[in-house]
Amino acid sequence: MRLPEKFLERMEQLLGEEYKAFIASYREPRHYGLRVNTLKISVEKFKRITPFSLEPVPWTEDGFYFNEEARPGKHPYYYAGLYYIQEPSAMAPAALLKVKPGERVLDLCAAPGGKSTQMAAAMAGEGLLVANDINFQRSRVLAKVLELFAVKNAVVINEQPERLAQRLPGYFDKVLVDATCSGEGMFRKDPAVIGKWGPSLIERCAGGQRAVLRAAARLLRPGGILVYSTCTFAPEENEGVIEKFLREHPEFCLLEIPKEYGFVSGNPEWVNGREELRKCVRLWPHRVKGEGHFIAMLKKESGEAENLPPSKMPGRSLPNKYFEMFREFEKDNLKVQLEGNFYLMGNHLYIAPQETGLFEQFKLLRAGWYLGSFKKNRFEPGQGLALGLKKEQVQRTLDLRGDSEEVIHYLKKETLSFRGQPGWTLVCVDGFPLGWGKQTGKFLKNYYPTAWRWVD
Ligand SMILES: C[S@@+](CC[C@H](N)C(=O)[O-])C[C@H]1O[C@@H](n2cnc3c(N)ncnc32)[C@H](O)[C@@H]1O
Repeated sequence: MRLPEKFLERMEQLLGEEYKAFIASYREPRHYGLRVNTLKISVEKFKRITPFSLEPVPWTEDGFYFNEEARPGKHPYYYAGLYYIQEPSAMAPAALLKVKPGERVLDLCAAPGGKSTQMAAAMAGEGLLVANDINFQRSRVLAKVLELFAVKNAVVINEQPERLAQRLPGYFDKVLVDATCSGEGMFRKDPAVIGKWGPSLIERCAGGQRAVLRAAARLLRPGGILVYSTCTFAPEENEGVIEKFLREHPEFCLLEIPKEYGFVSGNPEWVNGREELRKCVRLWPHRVKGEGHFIAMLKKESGEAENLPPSKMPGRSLPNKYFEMFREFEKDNLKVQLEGNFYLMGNHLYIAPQETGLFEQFKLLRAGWYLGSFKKNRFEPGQGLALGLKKEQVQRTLDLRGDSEEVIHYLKKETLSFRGQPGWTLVCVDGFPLGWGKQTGKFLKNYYPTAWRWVD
């Protein structure tokens, strides 16, 4: 890997004596991480059933290092949403934000969803998670990831932060801004980033980061907490952005992030900034087992509080005819009756968070738990329903072993020969749902989504 000369010069100037160790870290093997989805399985149980050899990531209880050869992205458990593959230092920002069940949480730059899934797991289905991204295609990936993770209390939107801030001032208890950056900490993970790097990119990114933070500041309630993170080393995008933010927003103060696990303090000298910037942290690749991050944690001490009408479920709730069709499907196929706010978007059915009505004014992609769609006069279950159910809640199931060939055939969307009772069948791996099949005669027709299927 050839790093840009200008980048090396800048880093040498910033790091002085530490530069040698920093550069040497690029010659070491990369660190790979996964985070257990505690919405589906406890960390303890995962440790018992995992085929991978794992070592804990110190800064988050659900995070683990794995060896490159393990390839957890090519295991059926990945398709069951039992874990998310995430660069280990990227697990730190959401861990520090410490979201709790019942809170209103906004992930403003959320795609593809690493930190959203981490926060959703911490919320354990209670409260509201708003996952937003400005890029439409990336927002769709975000929606898929949240579905795979069985997150039922999130709305996914594709909006400009400024518009959100105008409409929902003071609404959120916690906001995460994991901004687009020049990606200096991504050089090893994604060498394509190297070609795009340059001082003008750093400047452009810093401008974008400042704008997103301005909106985030308005969206947060007084007393609320904001975490800002990047995966770059450039001080202009880190201490520099926070210094300017604090100058423009005297209602905010920095909170001290403990300097543990090898995290070190931010550097005010690099931007002629205030001493307080030492409360931020830097994760350097030569000091922690990770590619590198910058994190600032801010508290809003005063400001405008939310003054919105109480959220209520909106007009797109379910007409009787559709409700009956769904109940009929449920009676024939499930062992439970699902309750909640049934919500129709086009012909797609959800159980949506109570607050969904507030988000209809934005580009809303997903609202809570996706159950399926109405086709002519019947209900067809969706992938979201499969992944959000438990095996015991479904009348007909086919449980395949994680090490079997059949499970791979299913994930490749092949028809399986299997003789079961006719009807919708939940296909599982070692008890964890993967998707739907439909039994007809000797065969199980495969309803695994084409776009999700296993490709060799
Ligand atoms: C570093 S990535 C986020 C990674 C994500 N937090 C995760 O953990 O998977 C930054 C994201 O910010 C989005 N973005 C860039 N500018 C934005 C803006 N003004 N408002 C909202 N999202 C933005 C990009 O499309 C990109 O998906």
